[in-house]
Amino acid sequence: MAQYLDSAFLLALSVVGLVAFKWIISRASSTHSKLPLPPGPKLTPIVGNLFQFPRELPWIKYREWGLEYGDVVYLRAINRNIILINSHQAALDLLEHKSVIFSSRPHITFASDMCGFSKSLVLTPYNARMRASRKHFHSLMSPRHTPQYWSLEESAARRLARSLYDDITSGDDQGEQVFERIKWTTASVAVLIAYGYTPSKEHDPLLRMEEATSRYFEEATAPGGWIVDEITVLKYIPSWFPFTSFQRTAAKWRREVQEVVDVPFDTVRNQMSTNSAPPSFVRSILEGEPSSQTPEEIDILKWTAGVIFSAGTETTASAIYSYFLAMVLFPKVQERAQAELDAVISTKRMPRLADRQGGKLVYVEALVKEIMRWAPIAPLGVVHLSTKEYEYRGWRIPDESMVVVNVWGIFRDPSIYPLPDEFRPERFLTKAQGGDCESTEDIPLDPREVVFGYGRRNCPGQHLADLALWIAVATILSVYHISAVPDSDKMPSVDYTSGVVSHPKPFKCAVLPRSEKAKQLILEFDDSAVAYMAETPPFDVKV
Ligand code: HEM
Repeated sequence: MAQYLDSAFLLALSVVGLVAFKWIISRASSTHSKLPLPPGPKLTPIVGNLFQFPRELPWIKYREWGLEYGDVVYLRAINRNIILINSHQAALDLLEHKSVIFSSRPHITFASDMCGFSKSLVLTPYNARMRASRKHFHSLMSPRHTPQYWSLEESAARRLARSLYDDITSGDDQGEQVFERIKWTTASVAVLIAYGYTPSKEHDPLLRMEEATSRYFEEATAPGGWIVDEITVLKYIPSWFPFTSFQRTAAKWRREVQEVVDVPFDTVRNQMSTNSAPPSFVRSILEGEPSSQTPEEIDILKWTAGVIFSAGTETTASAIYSYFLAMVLFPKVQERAQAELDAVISTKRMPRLADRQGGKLVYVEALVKEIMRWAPIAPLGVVHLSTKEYEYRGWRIPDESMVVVNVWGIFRDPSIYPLPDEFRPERFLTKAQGGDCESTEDIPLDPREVVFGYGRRNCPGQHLADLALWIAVATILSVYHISAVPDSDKMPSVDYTSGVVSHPKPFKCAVLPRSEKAKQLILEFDDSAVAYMAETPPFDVKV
């Protein structure tokens, strides 16, 4: 026991010593210019602002700092420089117009080196691997290509409508399963697109593995979650040493993550060798590439396909779940959107993505924008890293600064979005369209220009995400009435989780078919009719 305590004490002492040493060395070796840093809260010696970062809903505090110090705030956590941005203009100036400097990602020792997530595009630094991976995305997910996902997304939305109905008939009258059903829908779309794989409804083995590894990613990248991220030498301590369970965790996660990347990819390759591979992202890319790909090229493609699930599932699901919450809280919005759909499409059929092309569903369009604004899925985006010192408005932005955009804060700016806490699609419509703005020039910034990030690292799945959200919203609107649970004395509150991807905490709601006809439409969905990606985009598509 005494020996054990000695080891623990020695480890703790080394940690403190190393933090202080790192801080002194970084101060002594800095060669920066004389310009001042941007303003920010007072720094404590050595730790900087480390203990001022809130764990829960940090974007609220970040907005307060923005109001107090300005839209560009300097913070420090030990020897890490952090630039906090609270305006769209500053985000554009740095991340978009100076993207050559601001497009890398921070290196997170535990997640990147130990768990192997550095191969995932989200964490890849700005390098050739990142460019190759984004090129794959671009070749299949740019606006020109997304129509090939229309039929797949339409069936996914109808399948969601059907599964909600099955839940209601089996006794779920408080919407207990809604979020699970939405997550299953976006997860099944991700593996269908990536690998042409159709998951089974309950406990699908691939979906379970994918979900587990996405959870690992979230935990591995949680700020302040792993001491080894501050004291990188700890990664060399052998796993039998006391307090090094993180070594065993990392080894387990690394193994499972590699498996989830390898297995479905190898399956597609095997299917291709017997001409039995359904259309998929992996198949399309492999068909378009020379057969003599290098192991590195294969590895990039594998991880690119893998990131479709980890980056695309929870995000889209969270946006759809926010829509359910908004409909409970703002019933007039639902009424108006349904009236528009009924008038433009009729109640005789479900909406299709082609209906969006006519430009007549202006209120539904505004509703989708308002969902993105009111409850941004990634309230702080994904952190960028600068790779060179830069002068901005007379301040010094140090090399290797972590740059965080407070997306939530931008959306709560009343000078852009009056009464920002209100859920009000009318803010995106002109008076002639029954909205708030005098003319189209007065329509505020489209939230999609903010919510999907900036510059060379902006979300490569954004066009797919946008159409997935639109068709899910339009489909559910057309056949369901969502409301508070009858006789409940309490409305759900606007209560969100605090992770990189933020979603509403589970709430109760009543989801009921709007009419007998709506019920028929829901029941018409045939679960055995799997819609893969279309081999060729539909005709007459305007992009
Ligand atoms: C509503 C849903 C979604 C939202 C709000 C969202 C938002 C974001 C944001 C904020 C970023 C970081 C951008 C930056 O660093 O400036 C990002 C990156 C990324 N997103 Fe999305 N996303 C969504 C859906 C998707 C989907 C469906 C996919 C895949 C099909 C996807 C794939 C990715 C990937 C791979 C990255 C990393 C890009 C890089 O680091 O270069 N996302 N997303």
